[in-house]
Amino acid sequence: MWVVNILFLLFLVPCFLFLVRFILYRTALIFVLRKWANWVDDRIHVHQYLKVAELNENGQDNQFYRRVSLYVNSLPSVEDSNFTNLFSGKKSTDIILSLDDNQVIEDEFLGARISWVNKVERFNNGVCNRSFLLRIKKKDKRRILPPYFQHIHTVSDDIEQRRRELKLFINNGPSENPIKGRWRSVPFTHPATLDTIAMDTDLKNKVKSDLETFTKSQNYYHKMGRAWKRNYLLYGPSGTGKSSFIGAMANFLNYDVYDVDLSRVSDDSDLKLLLLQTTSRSLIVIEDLDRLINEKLITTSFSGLLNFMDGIVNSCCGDEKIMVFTMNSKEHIDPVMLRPGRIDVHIHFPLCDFNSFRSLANNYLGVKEHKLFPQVEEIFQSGATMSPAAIGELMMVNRSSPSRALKSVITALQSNGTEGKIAGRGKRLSDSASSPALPFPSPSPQAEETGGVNWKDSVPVAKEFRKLYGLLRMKSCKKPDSFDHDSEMIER
Ligand SMILES: Nc1ncnc2c1ncn2[C@@H]1O[C@H](COP(=O)(O)OP(=O)(O)OP(=O)(O)O)[C@@H](O)[C@H]1O
Ligand SMILES: [Mg+2]
Repeated sequence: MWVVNILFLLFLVPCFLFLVRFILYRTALIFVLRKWANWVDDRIHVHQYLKVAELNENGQDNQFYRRVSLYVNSLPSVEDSNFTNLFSGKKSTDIILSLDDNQVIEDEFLGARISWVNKVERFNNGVCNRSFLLRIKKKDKRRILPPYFQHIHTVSDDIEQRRRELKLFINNGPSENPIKGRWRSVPFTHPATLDTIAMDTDLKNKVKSDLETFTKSQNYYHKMGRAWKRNYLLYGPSGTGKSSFIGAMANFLNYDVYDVDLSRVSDDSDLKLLLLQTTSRSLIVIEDLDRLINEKLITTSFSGLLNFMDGIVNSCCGDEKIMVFTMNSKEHIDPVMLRPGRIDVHIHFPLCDFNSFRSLANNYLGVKEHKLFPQVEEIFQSGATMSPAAIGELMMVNRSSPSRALKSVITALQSNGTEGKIAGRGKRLSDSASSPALPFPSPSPQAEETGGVNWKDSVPVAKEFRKLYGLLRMKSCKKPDSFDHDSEMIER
Protein backbone atom coordinates (compact mmCIF):
# COMPACT_ATOMS: atom_id res chain seq x y z
CA MET A 1 0.00 0.00 0.00
CA TRP A 2 2.79 2.39 0.97
CA VAL A 3 4.43 1.77 -2.42
CA VAL A 4 1.31 3.12 -4.10
CA ASN A 5 1.42 6.19 -1.83
CA ILE A 6 5.05 6.82 -2.70
CA LEU A 7 4.41 6.45 -6.43
CA PHE A 8 1.43 8.74 -6.08
CA LEU A 9 3.56 11.32 -4.26
CA LEU A 10 6.37 11.00 -6.86
CA PHE A 11 3.80 11.81 -9.52
CA LEU A 12 2.02 14.53 -7.56
CA VAL A 13 5.05 16.59 -6.49
CA PRO A 14 6.39 17.36 -10.01
CA CYS A 15 2.86 18.22 -11.18
CA PHE A 16 2.44 20.55 -8.25
CA LEU A 17 5.82 22.21 -8.89
CA PHE A 18 5.04 22.59 -12.61
CA LEU A 19 1.71 24.21 -11.73
CA VAL A 20 3.32 26.64 -9.28
CA ARG A 21 6.03 27.56 -11.84
CA PHE A 22 3.41 28.05 -14.56
CA ILE A 23 1.31 30.38 -12.35
CA LEU A 24 4.39 32.35 -11.24
CA TYR A 25 5.59 32.99 -14.82
CA ARG A 26 2.13 33.39 -16.33
CA THR A 27 1.16 36.09 -13.85
CA ALA A 28 4.68 37.60 -13.60
CA LEU A 29 4.51 36.90 -9.89
CA ILE A 30 8.03 35.59 -10.31
CA PHE A 31 9.26 39.20 -10.51
CA VAL A 32 7.59 40.03 -7.19
CA LEU A 33 9.06 36.94 -5.57
CA ARG A 34 12.53 37.85 -6.93
CA LYS A 35 12.13 41.36 -5.53
CA TRP A 36 11.31 40.03 -2.10
CA ALA A 37 14.20 37.58 -2.24
CA ASN A 38 16.57 40.41 -3.21
CA TRP A 39 15.14 42.58 -0.43
CA VAL A 40 15.93 39.89 2.15
CA ASP A 41 19.33 39.24 0.58
CA ASP A 42 20.18 42.95 0.76
CA ARG A 43 19.39 43.06 4.48
CA ILE A 44 21.66 40.22 5.38
CA HIS A 45 24.72 41.57 3.52
CA VAL A 46 26.93 44.63 3.91
CA HIS A 47 27.09 46.76 0.74
CA GLN A 48 29.50 49.28 -0.62
CA TYR A 49 28.61 52.23 -2.85
CA LEU A 50 30.65 53.81 -5.63
CA LYS A 51 29.57 57.06 -7.25
CA VAL A 52 30.30 57.92 -10.91
CA ALA A 53 29.59 61.65 -11.27
CA GLU A 54 28.83 63.25 -14.65
CA LEU A 55 31.39 66.02 -14.07
CA ASN A 56 34.77 65.79 -12.38
CA GLU A 57 36.01 68.25 -9.72
CA ASN A 58 37.06 70.72 -12.48
CA GLY A 59 33.57 70.65 -13.96
CA GLN A 60 34.72 68.65 -16.99
CA ASP A 61 32.95 65.64 -18.45
CA ASN A 62 33.79 62.42 -16.65
CA GLN A 63 34.40 60.01 -19.55
CA PHE A 64 33.59 57.04 -17.36
CA TYR A 65 30.14 58.47 -16.63
CA ARG A 66 29.42 58.46 -20.38
CA ARG A 67 30.53 54.83 -20.63
CA VAL A 68 28.47 53.78 -17.61
CA SER A 69 25.44 55.57 -19.06
CA LEU A 70 25.84 53.74 -22.39
CA TYR A 71 26.33 50.44 -20.59
CA VAL A 72 23.57 50.73 -17.99
CA ASN A 73 21.00 51.92 -20.54
CA SER A 74 21.83 48.95 -22.74
CA LEU A 75 21.14 46.37 -19.97
CA PRO A 76 18.35 43.90 -20.76
CA SER A 77 16.87 44.69 -17.34
CA VAL A 78 16.14 48.22 -18.63
CA GLU A 79 13.79 46.72 -21.20
CA ASP A 80 12.20 44.51 -18.52
CA SER A 81 11.89 47.29 -15.96
CA ASN A 82 8.44 48.66 -15.19
CA PHE A 83 9.39 52.11 -16.52
CA THR A 84 11.74 53.22 -19.34
CA ASN A 85 12.20 56.37 -21.44
CA LEU A 86 12.47 55.98 -25.24
CA PHE A 87 14.48 58.40 -27.41
CA SER A 88 15.42 58.38 -31.13
CA GLY A 89 19.11 57.99 -31.91
CA LYS A 90 21.42 59.52 -34.53
CA LYS A 91 20.30 57.06 -37.17
CA SER A 92 16.58 57.39 -37.96
CA THR A 93 16.09 53.70 -37.20
CA ASP A 94 17.72 53.90 -33.75
CA ILE A 95 15.52 53.82 -30.61
CA ILE A 96 17.50 54.52 -27.45
CA LEU A 97 16.27 53.30 -24.04
CA SER A 98 17.07 55.55 -21.10
CA LEU A 99 16.58 55.20 -17.34
CA ASP A 100 14.29 57.60 -15.55
CA ASP A 101 15.59 59.92 -12.81
CA ASN A 102 16.63 57.97 -9.69
CA GLN A 103 15.54 54.69 -11.26
CA VAL A 104 17.28 51.58 -9.89
CA ILE A 105 18.44 48.89 -12.31
CA GLU A 106 19.85 45.47 -11.50
CA ASP A 107 22.78 43.82 -13.23
CA GLU A 108 24.53 40.52 -12.72
CA PHE A 109 28.20 39.89 -13.39
CA LEU A 110 30.17 36.72 -12.64
CA GLY A 111 27.38 35.56 -10.34
CA ALA A 112 27.37 38.77 -8.30
CA ARG A 113 24.28 40.99 -8.09
CA ILE A 114 25.06 44.66 -8.76
CA SER A 115 22.60 47.52 -8.84
CA TRP A 116 22.88 51.00 -10.34
CA VAL A 117 20.88 54.08 -9.41
CA ASN A 118 20.52 56.82 -12.03
CA LYS A 119 20.91 59.64 -9.48
CA VAL A 120 19.55 63.03 -10.61
CA GLU A 121 19.52 65.97 -8.13
CA ARG A 122 17.67 69.02 -9.47
CA PHE A 123 18.04 72.34 -7.62
CA ASN A 124 15.79 75.42 -7.70
CA ASN A 125 18.43 77.43 -9.51
CA GLY A 126 18.16 75.00 -12.43
CA VAL A 127 21.40 73.18 -11.61
CA CYS A 128 21.14 69.43 -12.10
CA ASN A 129 23.71 66.99 -10.74
CA ARG A 130 23.76 63.64 -12.45
CA SER A 131 25.65 60.54 -11.32
CA PHE A 132 25.40 56.78 -11.26
CA LEU A 133 25.55 55.06 -7.90
CA LEU A 134 26.86 51.51 -8.00
CA ARG A 135 25.94 49.20 -5.12
CA ILE A 136 27.77 45.93 -4.57
CA LYS A 137 28.17 43.48 -1.71
CA LYS A 138 31.37 44.09 0.20
CA LYS A 139 32.33 40.41 -0.13
CA ASP A 140 32.12 40.62 -3.97
CA LYS A 141 33.87 43.94 -4.47
CA ARG A 142 37.51 42.85 -4.85
CA ARG A 143 36.69 39.88 -7.10
CA ILE A 144 34.16 41.65 -9.31
CA LEU A 145 35.02 45.31 -9.86
CA PRO A 146 38.18 45.15 -12.04
CA PRO A 147 36.71 42.77 -14.67
CA TYR A 148 33.35 44.52 -14.40
CA PHE A 149 34.82 47.92 -15.29
CA GLN A 150 36.72 46.33 -18.18
CA HIS A 151 33.43 44.82 -19.34
CA ILE A 152 31.77 48.25 -19.21
CA HIS A 153 34.56 49.68 -21.41
CA THR A 154 34.21 46.92 -24.00
CA VAL A 155 30.43 47.10 -24.19
CA SER A 156 30.33 50.92 -24.33
CA ASP A 157 32.99 50.94 -27.10
CA ASP A 158 30.94 48.50 -29.12
CA ILE A 159 27.73 50.48 -28.66
CA GLU A 160 29.46 53.70 -29.67
CA GLN A 161 30.96 52.05 -32.75
CA ARG A 162 27.57 50.72 -33.86
CA ARG A 163 25.81 54.06 -33.35
CA ARG A 164 28.46 56.12 -35.09
CA GLU A 165 27.42 57.52 -38.48
CA LEU A 166 29.85 56.28 -41.11
CA LYS A 167 31.75 58.73 -43.26
CA LEU A 168 33.14 58.56 -46.78
CA PHE A 169 36.41 60.50 -47.19
CA ILE A 170 37.63 61.63 -50.61
CA ASN A 171 41.08 63.14 -51.05
CA ASN A 172 41.64 66.67 -52.37
CA GLY A 173 44.44 67.57 -54.72
CA PRO A 174 47.62 68.80 -52.90
CA SER A 175 46.85 72.46 -53.70
CA GLU A 176 43.11 72.42 -52.82
CA ASN A 177 42.10 73.53 -49.31
CA PRO A 178 45.52 73.04 -47.64
CA ILE A 179 44.02 74.40 -44.39
CA LYS A 180 41.21 71.86 -44.15
CA GLY A 181 43.60 68.94 -44.72
CA ARG A 182 43.59 66.52 -47.60
CA TRP A 183 40.38 64.62 -46.92
CA ARG A 184 36.82 65.86 -47.47
CA SER A 185 34.11 63.78 -45.84
CA VAL A 186 30.42 63.20 -46.51
CA PRO A 187 27.97 60.79 -44.80
CA PHE A 188 28.49 57.26 -46.07
CA THR A 189 25.08 56.07 -47.26
CA HIS A 190 25.86 53.04 -49.45
CA PRO A 191 22.90 50.63 -49.11
CA ALA A 192 24.77 47.36 -49.80
CA THR A 193 25.24 44.91 -46.93
CA LEU A 194 26.73 41.42 -46.91
CA ASP A 195 23.29 39.99 -46.04
CA THR A 196 21.47 41.69 -48.91
CA ILE A 197 24.24 40.81 -51.36
CA ALA A 198 23.41 37.86 -53.61
CA MET A 199 26.62 35.98 -53.08
CA ASP A 200 27.92 32.43 -53.08
CA THR A 201 27.07 31.30 -49.54
CA ASP A 202 30.43 29.68 -48.82
CA LEU A 203 32.27 32.74 -50.06
CA LYS A 204 30.08 35.05 -47.99
CA ASN A 205 30.62 33.01 -44.83
CA LYS A 206 34.38 32.88 -45.48
CA VAL A 207 34.55 36.64 -45.95
CA LYS A 208 32.36 37.30 -42.90
CA SER A 209 34.44 35.11 -40.63
CA ASP A 210 37.67 36.53 -42.06
CA LEU A 211 36.50 40.06 -41.27
CA GLU A 212 35.18 39.09 -37.83
CA THR A 213 38.45 37.31 -36.99
CA PHE A 214 40.40 40.36 -38.12
CA THR A 215 38.45 42.74 -35.85
CA LYS A 216 39.25 40.52 -32.84
CA SER A 217 42.95 40.02 -33.60
CA GLN A 218 44.62 43.12 -32.20
CA ASN A 219 46.78 41.15 -29.72
CA TYR A 220 47.60 38.50 -32.31
CA TYR A 221 48.94 41.04 -34.84
CA HIS A 222 50.91 42.91 -32.19
CA LYS A 223 52.35 39.66 -30.80
CA MET A 224 53.51 38.87 -34.37
CA GLY A 225 55.04 42.34 -34.56
CA ARG A 226 52.77 43.24 -37.47
CA ALA A 227 50.55 46.21 -38.15
CA TRP A 228 46.90 45.36 -37.44
CA LYS A 229 45.85 45.63 -41.04
CA ARG A 230 44.64 43.32 -43.81
CA ASN A 231 44.64 43.91 -47.56
CA TYR A 232 41.96 42.63 -49.94
CA LEU A 233 42.01 42.50 -53.72
CA LEU A 234 38.62 42.37 -55.46
CA TYR A 235 39.09 41.54 -59.11
CA GLY A 236 36.81 40.67 -61.99
CA PRO A 237 35.15 42.13 -65.07
CA SER A 238 33.38 45.45 -64.95
CA GLY A 239 29.90 45.48 -63.43
CA THR A 240 30.39 42.44 -61.23
CA GLY A 241 29.89 44.19 -57.92
CA LYS A 242 33.37 45.01 -56.62
CA SER A 243 32.61 48.61 -55.59
CA SER A 244 29.30 47.70 -54.00
CA PHE A 245 31.01 44.89 -52.14
CA ILE A 246 33.32 47.47 -50.56
CA GLY A 247 30.21 49.32 -49.38
CA ALA A 248 28.94 46.08 -47.90
CA MET A 249 32.23 45.52 -46.06
CA ALA A 250 32.11 49.04 -44.60
CA ASN A 251 28.54 48.57 -43.40
CA PHE A 252 29.37 45.16 -41.95
CA LEU A 253 32.39 46.44 -40.03
CA ASN A 254 30.97 49.88 -39.30
CA TYR A 255 34.17 51.36 -40.70
CA ASP A 256 34.64 54.72 -42.39
CA VAL A 257 35.83 54.62 -46.00
CA TYR A 258 38.80 56.54 -47.43
CA ASP A 259 38.47 56.46 -51.23
CA VAL A 260 41.97 57.31 -52.53
CA ASP A 261 41.82 59.13 -55.85
CA LEU A 262 45.37 58.55 -57.11
CA SER A 263 44.88 61.07 -59.94
CA ARG A 264 44.90 63.72 -57.19
CA VAL A 265 48.09 62.51 -55.51
CA SER A 266 51.21 64.43 -56.57
CA ASP A 267 53.99 62.02 -55.53
CA ASP A 268 55.08 59.27 -53.10
CA SER A 269 55.39 61.55 -50.07
CA ASP A 270 51.96 63.04 -50.81
CA LEU A 271 50.56 59.49 -50.81
CA LYS A 272 52.25 58.77 -47.47
CA LEU A 273 50.83 62.01 -46.05
CA LEU A 274 47.35 60.96 -47.11
CA LEU A 275 47.77 57.61 -45.43
CA LEU A 276 48.99 59.24 -42.21
CA GLN A 277 45.81 61.34 -42.10
CA THR A 278 43.51 58.32 -42.08
CA THR A 279 42.00 57.06 -38.82
CA SER A 280 41.70 53.58 -37.28
CA ARG A 281 38.74 51.31 -37.96
CA SER A 282 38.56 52.33 -41.62
CA LEU A 283 38.69 50.92 -45.13
CA ILE A 284 41.28 52.50 -47.39
CA VAL A 285 40.22 51.97 -50.99
CA ILE A 286 41.99 52.28 -54.33
CA GLU A 287 39.76 51.29 -57.23
CA ASP A 288 40.65 50.28 -60.80
CA LEU A 289 44.31 49.94 -59.76
CA ASP A 290 45.19 47.88 -62.83
CA ARG A 291 43.85 50.55 -65.20
CA LEU A 292 45.62 53.34 -63.33
CA ILE A 293 48.94 51.48 -63.56
CA ASN A 294 48.60 50.16 -67.12
CA GLU A 295 47.38 53.50 -68.50
CA LYS A 296 50.04 55.37 -66.48
CA LEU A 297 47.40 57.60 -64.87
CA ILE A 298 49.26 57.98 -61.59
CA THR A 299 52.09 60.28 -60.55
CA THR A 300 53.47 58.12 -57.73
CA SER A 301 56.24 55.62 -58.38
CA PHE A 302 55.60 51.87 -58.41
CA SER A 303 57.68 51.48 -55.25
CA GLY A 304 55.68 54.32 -53.68
CA LEU A 305 52.56 52.25 -54.31
CA LEU A 306 54.18 49.11 -52.92
CA ASN A 307 55.16 50.99 -49.75
CA PHE A 308 51.66 52.42 -49.50
CA MET A 309 50.35 48.86 -49.46
CA ASP A 310 52.78 47.41 -47.01
CA GLY A 311 55.45 49.90 -46.03
CA ILE A 312 56.65 51.28 -42.73
CA VAL A 313 54.22 54.20 -42.88
CA ASN A 314 51.45 51.67 -43.08
CA SER A 315 52.51 50.31 -39.73
CA CYS A 316 52.61 53.69 -38.02
CA CYS A 317 49.35 55.25 -39.24
CA GLY A 318 47.01 53.76 -36.70
CA ASP A 319 45.57 50.33 -36.27
CA GLU A 320 42.64 48.22 -37.41
CA LYS A 321 42.69 49.15 -41.06
CA ILE A 322 41.64 47.23 -44.12
CA MET A 323 42.97 48.21 -47.53
CA VAL A 324 40.84 47.25 -50.50
CA PHE A 325 42.04 47.36 -54.10
CA THR A 326 39.88 46.63 -57.13
CA MET A 327 41.06 45.50 -60.55
CA ASN A 328 39.37 44.15 -63.64
CA SER A 329 42.24 41.73 -64.13
CA LYS A 330 45.47 40.75 -62.34
CA GLU A 331 47.11 39.60 -65.57
CA HIS A 332 49.36 42.54 -66.31
CA ILE A 333 50.18 43.29 -62.68
CA ASP A 334 53.70 42.72 -61.37
CA PRO A 335 53.44 39.70 -58.97
CA VAL A 336 55.48 41.66 -56.41
CA MET A 337 52.40 43.80 -55.91
CA LEU A 338 50.25 40.75 -55.19
CA ARG A 339 52.48 39.04 -52.63
CA PRO A 340 51.02 38.29 -49.16
CA GLY A 341 51.19 41.31 -46.89
CA ARG A 342 50.43 43.50 -49.86
CA ILE A 343 47.40 41.42 -50.82
CA ASP A 344 46.26 38.97 -48.11
CA VAL A 345 42.90 37.98 -49.59
CA HIS A 346 42.01 37.69 -53.29
CA ILE A 347 38.32 37.58 -54.15
CA HIS A 348 37.25 36.93 -57.74
CA PHE A 349 34.03 38.54 -59.00
CA PRO A 350 32.90 36.58 -62.05
CA LEU A 351 30.29 37.26 -64.69
CA CYS A 352 26.88 35.78 -64.01
CA ASP A 353 26.07 32.09 -63.89
CA PHE A 354 22.66 30.56 -63.26
CA ASN A 355 23.06 30.60 -59.46
CA SER A 356 23.94 34.26 -59.37
CA PHE A 357 21.13 34.91 -61.85
CA ARG A 358 18.71 33.33 -59.35
CA SER A 359 20.03 35.55 -56.57
CA LEU A 360 19.56 38.57 -58.80
CA ALA A 361 16.00 37.49 -59.68
CA ASN A 362 15.27 37.09 -55.98
CA ASN A 363 16.80 40.45 -55.04
CA TYR A 364 15.55 42.51 -57.97
CA LEU A 365 12.21 40.84 -58.73
CA GLY A 366 11.37 38.96 -55.55
CA VAL A 367 11.11 35.79 -57.66
CA LYS A 368 12.51 32.51 -56.27
CA GLU A 369 10.99 30.20 -58.90
CA HIS A 370 9.61 30.88 -62.40
CA LYS A 371 8.52 28.83 -65.42
CA LEU A 372 11.21 30.57 -67.51
CA PHE A 373 14.06 29.53 -65.19
CA PRO A 374 14.76 26.22 -66.99
CA GLN A 375 15.20 28.14 -70.25
CA VAL A 376 17.55 30.61 -68.57
CA GLU A 377 19.53 27.75 -67.03
CA GLU A 378 19.90 26.12 -70.42
CA ILE A 379 21.26 29.34 -71.96
CA PHE A 380 23.79 29.72 -69.16
CA GLN A 381 24.83 26.10 -69.57
CA SER A 382 25.43 26.81 -73.28
CA GLY A 383 28.15 29.24 -72.07
CA ALA A 384 26.28 32.52 -72.55
CA THR A 385 26.82 35.05 -69.79
CA MET A 386 26.53 38.73 -68.89
CA SER A 387 27.66 40.99 -66.09
CA PRO A 388 25.41 41.10 -62.99
CA ALA A 389 25.18 44.85 -63.55
CA ALA A 390 23.69 44.32 -67.01
CA ILE A 391 21.26 41.66 -65.83
CA GLY A 392 20.36 43.75 -62.77
CA GLU A 393 19.69 46.70 -65.06
CA LEU A 394 17.30 44.67 -67.26
CA MET A 395 15.48 43.34 -64.19
CA MET A 396 15.20 46.76 -62.63
CA VAL A 397 13.76 48.36 -65.76
CA ASN A 398 11.15 45.57 -66.03
CA ARG A 399 10.64 45.01 -62.31
CA SER A 400 6.86 45.56 -62.63
CA SER A 401 6.58 42.38 -64.77
CA PRO A 402 8.92 39.48 -63.78
CA SER A 403 8.04 37.55 -66.97
CA ARG A 404 8.94 40.52 -69.16
CA ALA A 405 12.13 41.01 -67.13
CA LEU A 406 13.16 37.38 -67.53
CA LYS A 407 12.34 37.40 -71.25
CA SER A 408 14.51 40.52 -71.69
CA VAL A 409 17.36 38.73 -69.90
CA ILE A 410 16.91 35.68 -72.14
CA THR A 411 16.99 37.86 -75.29
CA ALA A 412 20.07 39.70 -74.04
CA LEU A 413 21.86 36.47 -73.13
CA GLN A 414 21.07 34.97 -76.51
CA SER A 415 22.35 38.04 -78.36
CA ASN A 416 25.36 38.45 -76.04
CA GLY A 417 26.59 34.89 -76.43
CA THR A 418 29.69 33.98 -74.52
CA GLU A 419 31.56 37.29 -74.70
CA GLY A 420 29.63 38.44 -71.65
CA LYS A 421 29.39 41.90 -73.13
CA ILE A 422 29.15 44.44 -70.37
CA ALA A 423 25.90 46.26 -70.91
CA GLY A 424 25.88 47.70 -67.37
CA ARG A 425 29.13 49.40 -66.37
CA GLY A 426 30.06 49.55 -62.73
CA LYS A 427 30.96 52.66 -60.85
CA ARG A 428 33.37 53.85 -58.17
CA LEU A 429 32.31 53.43 -54.59
CA SER A 430 32.21 57.22 -54.20
CA ASP A 431 29.79 57.37 -57.12
CA SER A 432 27.05 55.73 -55.12
CA ALA A 433 28.03 55.95 -51.48
CA SER A 434 27.85 59.66 -50.71
CA SER A 435 24.64 61.66 -50.45
CA PRO A 436 25.42 65.27 -51.52
CA ALA A 437 26.52 65.70 -55.17
CA LEU A 438 30.29 66.28 -55.26
CA PRO A 439 31.48 69.51 -56.92
CA PHE A 440 32.10 68.61 -60.52
CA PRO A 441 34.40 70.74 -62.74
CA SER A 442 33.14 72.00 -66.12
CA PRO A 443 34.25 69.66 -68.95
CA SER A 444 37.50 70.61 -70.68
CA PRO A 445 37.26 72.76 -73.89
CA GLN A 446 37.89 69.67 -76.04
CA ALA A 447 34.91 68.06 -74.33
CA GLU A 448 32.67 70.95 -75.45
CA GLU A 449 33.76 70.34 -79.06
CA THR A 450 33.03 66.62 -78.88
CA GLY A 451 29.74 67.37 -77.11
CA GLY A 452 30.64 65.00 -74.26
CA VAL A 453 33.22 64.47 -71.53
CA ASN A 454 36.67 64.10 -72.95
CA TRP A 455 37.52 60.83 -71.24
CA LYS A 456 41.11 60.73 -72.36
CA ASP A 457 43.31 63.45 -70.99
CA SER A 458 41.10 64.93 -68.32
CA VAL A 459 40.80 62.06 -65.91
CA PRO A 460 39.58 64.26 -63.01
CA VAL A 461 36.77 65.62 -65.17
CA ALA A 462 35.92 62.11 -66.38
CA LYS A 463 35.96 60.84 -62.81
CA GLU A 464 33.76 63.69 -61.56
CA PHE A 465 31.38 63.08 -64.44
CA ARG A 466 31.24 59.42 -63.60
CA LYS A 467 30.69 60.27 -59.95
CA LEU A 468 27.84 62.58 -60.90
CA TYR A 469 26.49 60.05 -63.43
CA GLY A 470 26.67 57.32 -60.82
CA LEU A 471 24.89 59.54 -58.33
CA LEU A 472 22.11 60.32 -60.80
CA ARG A 473 21.77 56.63 -61.58
CA MET A 474 21.70 55.88 -57.88
CA LYS A 475 18.85 58.35 -57.43
CA SER A 476 16.91 56.76 -60.32
CA CYS A 477 17.30 53.15 -59.33
CA LYS A 478 17.14 53.17 -55.49
CA LYS A 479 17.57 49.42 -55.29
CA PRO A 480 19.93 47.82 -52.78
CA ASP A 481 22.99 46.47 -54.56
CA SER A 482 23.36 42.77 -54.64
CA PHE A 483 25.97 40.42 -56.01
CA ASP A 484 26.96 37.04 -56.86
CA HIS A 485 30.53 35.80 -56.79
CA ASP A 486 32.56 32.87 -57.76
CA SER A 487 33.40 30.87 -54.66
CA GLU A 488 37.05 31.69 -55.20
CA MET A 489 38.65 33.36 -52.27
CA ILE A 490 42.38 32.89 -52.07
CA GLU A 491 43.62 33.71 -48.62
CA ARG A 492 47.36 34.02 -48.20
N1 LIG B 1 26.40 40.47 -58.22
C1 LIG B 1 25.52 41.50 -58.37
N2 LIG B 1 24.24 41.36 -57.98
C2 LIG B 1 23.38 42.36 -58.13
N3 LIG B 1 23.69 43.57 -58.67
C3 LIG B 1 24.94 43.73 -59.06
C4 LIG B 1 25.94 42.74 -58.93
N4 LIG B 1 27.12 43.21 -59.44
C5 LIG B 1 26.85 44.47 -59.83
N5 LIG B 1 25.57 44.77 -59.59
C6 LIG B 1 24.84 46.01 -59.89
O1 LIG B 1 25.59 46.72 -60.84
C7 LIG B 1 25.99 47.99 -60.29
C8 LIG B 1 27.47 48.12 -60.57
O2 LIG B 1 28.18 47.29 -59.68
P1 LIG B 1 29.61 47.77 -59.17
O3 LIG B 1 29.78 49.22 -59.37
O4 LIG B 1 29.80 47.26 -57.80
O5 LIG B 1 30.52 47.01 -60.23
P2 LIG B 1 32.09 47.01 -60.34
O6 LIG B 1 32.53 45.61 -60.31
O7 LIG B 1 32.66 47.91 -59.31
O8 LIG B 1 32.29 47.62 -61.79
P3 LIG B 1 33.60 48.39 -62.32
O9 LIG B 1 34.69 47.37 -62.36
O10 LIG B 1 33.21 48.88 -63.65
O11 LIG B 1 33.87 49.48 -61.35
C9 LIG B 1 25.77 47.90 -58.77
O12 LIG B 1 25.28 49.13 -58.29
C10 LIG B 1 24.72 46.82 -58.63
O13 LIG B 1 23.43 47.41 -58.57
MG1 LIG C 1 33.64 49.72 -59.40
